[in-house]
Amino acid sequence: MTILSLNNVSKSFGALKVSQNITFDLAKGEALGVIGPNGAGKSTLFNLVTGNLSVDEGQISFEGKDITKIPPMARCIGGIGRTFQIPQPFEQLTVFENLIVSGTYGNNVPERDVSVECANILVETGLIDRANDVAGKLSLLERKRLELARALATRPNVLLLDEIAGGLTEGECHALIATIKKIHATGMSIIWIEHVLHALTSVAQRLLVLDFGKVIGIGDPDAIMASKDVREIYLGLDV
Ligand SMILES: Nc1ncnc2c1ncn2[C@@H]1O[C@H](COP(=O)(O)OP(=O)(O)OP(=O)(O)O)[C@@H](O)[C@H]1O
Repeated sequence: MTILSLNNVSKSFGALKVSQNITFDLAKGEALGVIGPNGAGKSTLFNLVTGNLSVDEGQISFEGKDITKIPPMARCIGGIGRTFQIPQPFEQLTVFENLIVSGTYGNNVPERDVSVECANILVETGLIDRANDVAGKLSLLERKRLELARALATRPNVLLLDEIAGGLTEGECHALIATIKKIHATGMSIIWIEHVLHALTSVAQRLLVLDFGKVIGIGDPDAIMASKDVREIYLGLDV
């Protein structure tokens, strides 16, 4: 069953075509990895799905409904959760307070109804020991975990992860992968943009490759990584 569907989605900034006729389906419970060179349009793709950018042409459907014209807040409340490439917590609030904000505004429910769930998410994401520390004091790994926790607190049905493993040490990366695997195992549908390929391929069931705003490949990760186009364009290898 399809949870998210993009049909010929295009976006330009002036003369720059950042998304060109992007078409793909995400199955419910699937983990789809997105790769491509810097500037290929990966984060733009997320911004189009979340509504932070409007599409020029094409349609986006979520859980069978056309959401192309729906504003970002409604998409978030409706079940599209995301993390940002550069974590954007409320630095002066505690970790727990950050989650309460996401849980309350991301679901449009009162604070009293989200606190237990937020505490559970802090356990799930390995942050419960930091619950009462201000976000501004967190390490990079903890900031990434908080970014993930904040997205989960909005009760997503599809989770968009934007380079969540970027900048982490090898050990930190493995710890984060374990958390993401657990979240995926609950049945969560995931699209994950990542340059750290071993992290991505340890979770993703399919890979989508973007280059100059176009989908140049989608499918089995091993087949995608072995393909001539990907080796030439993404990895820069002479094949
Ligand atoms: N709001 C904007 N206005 C104008 N150009 C933009 C805007 N947002 C992105 N771009 C341009 O669109 C192109 C795609 O950007 P995008 O951030 O989607 O790439 P990306 O694949 O996520 O790159 P990276 O891997 O470096 O994060 C880039 O050339 C970028 O400079």
